Amino acid sequence: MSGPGTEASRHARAAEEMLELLEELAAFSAPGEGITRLLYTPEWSRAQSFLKERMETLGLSAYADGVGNVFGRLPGTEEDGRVILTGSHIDTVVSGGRYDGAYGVASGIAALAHLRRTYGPPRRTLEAVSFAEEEGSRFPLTFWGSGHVAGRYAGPEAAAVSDASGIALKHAMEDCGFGGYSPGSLKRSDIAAYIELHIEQGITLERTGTEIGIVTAIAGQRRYEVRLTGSANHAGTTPMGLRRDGLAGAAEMLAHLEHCALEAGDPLVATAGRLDVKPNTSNVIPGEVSFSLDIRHSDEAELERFCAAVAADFGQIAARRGLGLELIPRLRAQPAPMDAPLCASIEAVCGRQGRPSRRMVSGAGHDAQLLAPRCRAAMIFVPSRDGISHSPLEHTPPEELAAGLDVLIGLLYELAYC
Ligand SMILES: NC(=O)N[C@H](N)C(=O)O
Ligand SMILES: [Zn+2]
Ligand SMILES: [Zn+2]
Repeated sequence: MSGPGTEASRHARAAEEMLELLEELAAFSAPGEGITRLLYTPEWSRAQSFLKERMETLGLSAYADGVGNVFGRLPGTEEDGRVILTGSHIDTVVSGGRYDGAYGVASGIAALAHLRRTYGPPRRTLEAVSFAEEEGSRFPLTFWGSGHVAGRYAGPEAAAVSDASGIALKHAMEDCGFGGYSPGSLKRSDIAAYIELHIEQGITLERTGTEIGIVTAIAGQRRYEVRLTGSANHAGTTPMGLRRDGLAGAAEMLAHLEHCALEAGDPLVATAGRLDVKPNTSNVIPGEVSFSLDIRHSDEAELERFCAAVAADFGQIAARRGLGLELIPRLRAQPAPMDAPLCASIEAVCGRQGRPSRRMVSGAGHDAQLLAPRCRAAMIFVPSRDGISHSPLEHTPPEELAAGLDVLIGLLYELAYC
């Protein structure tokens, strides 16, 4: 057998390239703890330009689309207009780690550079991608990169949402050189398969001593913004029975949410990660409160049922307290099964490379979730130390990162060269 699956040592240079890219990417961050690289900020922009240049240097033909997704193309000799795409996202959460997203981006580029160097042009066209945005960290929407490739965004979103300092997404785009934004033209119908390599962001692989996770499905997600309107008033002169306290209402809702989620049990999870209180002063009853809701389950019907019940209960709590309630949907991502034959191929590559693997469901959302309804999609996971992610403490040792890259190279070889 002469494919790369049997000779992981051949990939040593690719692993070095991937690790170097990760190191270099870590320098593109806003000041502060960990890595903060939010959509359309100067550090984001510099990181995408850097990747585009590096793709060119490594022999890929690089281009960016109208929202700032960056692609590096390795044309196939049997050009049939179809593309095998690999990569992940470049944006981070605030004070995130070095690996979430960046690992898949760096690995995709290093894998294609390795395949070109070792085997020449592929039979089928390969592309590496650095998606513009996945996390929803700056603007209240997510998957801004892969969502456009999947044809999920129609246009009005850019004018409708703003970041925490009131900058409209549309203006942030213009300032970053994406003024001619036309969402319809960004949808791709030429992608045959999408492969994403990512850190697990959980503790299963580490606990079970497994090198590689093969994702069988990605859990569905709903995100909402909950806005409560009460009445701001004097903390000393307003009797308890006459208050319309937005924060007390939010507290009751969140305690109820946790109770319902515990009762529903695994794999349902519900989180309110952001709370905004106005005027946020110790001697004023909070008149306006908003908080985020993030609810996930791998079964669409269960997810839908839970969200509907929570919305009804919040309505009752708000009415009893005389509070105005708005529940604004921010994300609706359905559970996404990964492509079964691709999962089997990854398993076979792991077997050939002698790497222990296991199948698993991803509780975290990924770009692969958006692409799965449009093409064959698969994900490869490597362990996260202590299961920590979305934190500066996020870590995976270099040899475990290199193992994931080996599997990615093995799979891409099979898909594009055989
Ligand atoms: N993999 C991730 O961290 N993805 C998402 N942003 C999420 O699950 O919230
Ligand atoms: Zn993330
Ligand atoms: Zn990620």
